[in-house]
Amino acid sequence: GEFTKRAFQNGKLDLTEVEGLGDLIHAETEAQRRQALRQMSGELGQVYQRWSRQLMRALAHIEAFIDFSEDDNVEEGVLLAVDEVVEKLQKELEEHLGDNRRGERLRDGVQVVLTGATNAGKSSLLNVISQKPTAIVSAIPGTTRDVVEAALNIGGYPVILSDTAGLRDSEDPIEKEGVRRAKARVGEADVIVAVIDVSDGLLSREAPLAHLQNLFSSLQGDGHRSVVVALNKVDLLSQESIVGIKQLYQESGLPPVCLLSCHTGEGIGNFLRVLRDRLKAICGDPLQGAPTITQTRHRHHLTACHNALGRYSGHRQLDLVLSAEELRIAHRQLGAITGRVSTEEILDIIFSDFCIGK
Ligand SMILES: Nc1nc2c(ncn2[C@@H]2O[C@H](COP(=O)(O)OP(=O)(O)OP(=O)(O)O)[C@@H](O)[C@H]2O)c(=O)[nH]1
Ligand SMILES: [Mg+2]
Repeated sequence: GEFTKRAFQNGKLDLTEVEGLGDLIHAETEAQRRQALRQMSGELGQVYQRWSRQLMRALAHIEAFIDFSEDDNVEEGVLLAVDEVVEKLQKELEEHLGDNRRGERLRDGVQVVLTGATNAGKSSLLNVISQKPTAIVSAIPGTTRDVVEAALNIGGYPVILSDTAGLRDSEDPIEKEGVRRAKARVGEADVIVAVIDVSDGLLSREAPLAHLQNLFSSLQGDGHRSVVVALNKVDLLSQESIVGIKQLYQESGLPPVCLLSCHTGEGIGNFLRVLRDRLKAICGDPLQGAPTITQTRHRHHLTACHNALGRYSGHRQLDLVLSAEELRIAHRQLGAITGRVSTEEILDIIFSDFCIGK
């Protein structure tokens, strides 16, 4: 339409001119990303501190029971209270760990990978979205060999958008290596964008839908990944063919595809909105709900903490000393995140919560 003509001048597409897109996408600065993360890790720190305090108290109470229960200073009820605390903590940790790595993705950027046959327009799409000629575009198939990355913010979500070598069999050792890297990158993707030249790769096929069906099932693989299909170069199609493709598609029951053109900008806005919705589904709303884990190292210690709490419950009825040891391990794992706690602090709790030696 009119806005596309305005937005696409001198062979360069200006997305800020496309309605609503100015706010949707911009290059992400390191400072902006750090700011958002600081806020999130501040809230997280408070959660971990609270857990650490609860665990420390539970540990102190168990030790008090072991050491002083014979003198009748510490009663059985203390142990039941500890059990309750541990159980609640286990549940909270499970919820926290089951966040689908949302926080880590927010920290490192969601991996969005462009893939497809040579000449489909992957590099063109990267350039349009990142608003600069990041990747070399040419009519020669097999232009891209290395993975080319752009750090972007799409709808508020940090994204690492990667352009990759076009997939085809090649005897050229450099292109072969490029294809290997492309496949490896697709394997790590959170969102795969399959780029297809609609004027060639799709319409010339006898059964375009079967082709797309195969594509979806081969890319989706483990089911965790999100696939977006971009049918590029619609500018080369007649209005009639476009309507035909849309119709064919709607009746197919396949996930929606985006018809677009890197040359005219048509459909790019819609594509970015579809992408944003996928990012939302993956990351959640970072400003709502419980704060999420932002570091893989934290996840490691939290998992170890959770495992130790599980072993606590296992030992609890059989061997109190062993179960106390598991609490100590659990607490130490949290300490690796929040900072260590001294033995004195545990003794402080024992002597302040019980009438021992008074
Ligand atoms: N008409 C038209 N041509 C396009 C469009 N997008 C890309 N092209 C052209 O298609 C050719 C290939 O584009 P590239 O972006 O280099 O394709 P690629 O998928 O990165 O190709 P490889 O790196 O070889 O895998 C170039 O000549 C582009 O100008 C489009 O939307 N419409
Ligand atoms: Mg390319």
